[in-house]
Amino acid sequence: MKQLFTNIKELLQVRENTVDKLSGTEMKELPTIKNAWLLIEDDKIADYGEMKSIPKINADKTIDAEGKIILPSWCDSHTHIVYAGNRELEFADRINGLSYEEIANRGGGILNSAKTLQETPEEEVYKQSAKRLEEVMKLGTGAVEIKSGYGLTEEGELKMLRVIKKLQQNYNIPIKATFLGAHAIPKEYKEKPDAYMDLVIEKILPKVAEENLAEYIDIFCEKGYFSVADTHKLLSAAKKFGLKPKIHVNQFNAIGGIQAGIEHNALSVDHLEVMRPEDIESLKDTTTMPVALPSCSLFLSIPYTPAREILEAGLPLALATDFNPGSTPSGNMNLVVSLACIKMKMTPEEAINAATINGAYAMELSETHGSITRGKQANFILTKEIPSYTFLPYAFGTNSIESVFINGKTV
Ligand SMILES: N=CN[C@@H](CCC(=O)O)C(=O)O
Ligand SMILES: [Zn+2]
Repeated sequence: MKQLFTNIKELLQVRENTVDKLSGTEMKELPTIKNAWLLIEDDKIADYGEMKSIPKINADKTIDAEGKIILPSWCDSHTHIVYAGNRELEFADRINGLSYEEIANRGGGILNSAKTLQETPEEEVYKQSAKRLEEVMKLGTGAVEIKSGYGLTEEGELKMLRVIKKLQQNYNIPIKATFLGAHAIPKEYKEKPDAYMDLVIEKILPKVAEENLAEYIDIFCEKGYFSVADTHKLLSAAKKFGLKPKIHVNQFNAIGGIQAGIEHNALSVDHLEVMRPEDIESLKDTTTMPVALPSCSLFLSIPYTPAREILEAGLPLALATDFNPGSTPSGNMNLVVSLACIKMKMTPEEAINAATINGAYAMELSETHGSITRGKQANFILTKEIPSYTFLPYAFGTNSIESVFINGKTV
């Protein structure tokens, strides 16, 4: 089926030849066509151009997009959408003065979500997670990564990954699965954390690989969670099963997680709220994508990833939500793009590049997603009538989206 969009006020992120990612000053440029048309055929972008030179097209459906903008859907490369229950009581505890760390030390935090996940039947976890996935699709997300990490037992981790697999089968959106067994040390392993690492590496990881449940490996490399030595050990073991690293580093402390990730050719290093000059330096001339999660900084009142320093060093940067019950109970990429502009001083062009093509790179999807390019998947956002694309991050509480197309179909 051919669908033609005409009179588009501005078509954003148009790239004749796709790029895999954008770095440094390249991110300042967002190529667009004003007063444009866009033709999609079934699930693919077929053609586009300026209205003044539109050819005769026999479309099955024509949509007049006068006053509206079209841009690629958001590529959210870091989420924990699969979980059970919520942690709003800890939210209240934090308002009353406890820190995220204090809550975790009392057995709350990730361990709290793990307990709930373990007690919740797989069907129910699926139901709750599917609802969140549908919500983010309506908010403009057209490709997403989802992690395990609230199981923390063989059964729990496999349950989460099977839920992700079911979402992959039932939803018309690319979903990348990541095994995050090393998310926190369960209570019963508190005195013998190495034994938990052994369980993850020797028992759970081979099962995950055998059942083909994940493409990526993750670890929370942080004081009080997992060390740099654990990170090396896990990433080396995962490599034997073909799992590439996408890891949590530098959220609260800079302990060398970035360097460990780079050594293992990590696809991405995520969080980066606390960055030393040597951390920025070591990302230069690598294929690793730095990923910032500004709605986590907002929710926890922790520093924002120093985007300007990263970009001024000539590095790329991607933006993602980190949607999870503890540090970021929001999967709204529109808010992420706004926060990147407001709090991280990224320009709208940089933020949109970071949330589309660079997000696609952080999921190995930049061949098929992240830009308006002939032959790519027809995944895009049609806005309401808005004055300019800068209005999107500027009007941070407004829903500017009229409809979202994933693989050529509205969600
Ligand atoms: N920091 C580690 N993991 C999650 C938070 C998990 C939680 O609090 O449940 C994050 O990316 O922020
Ligand atoms: Zn996370």
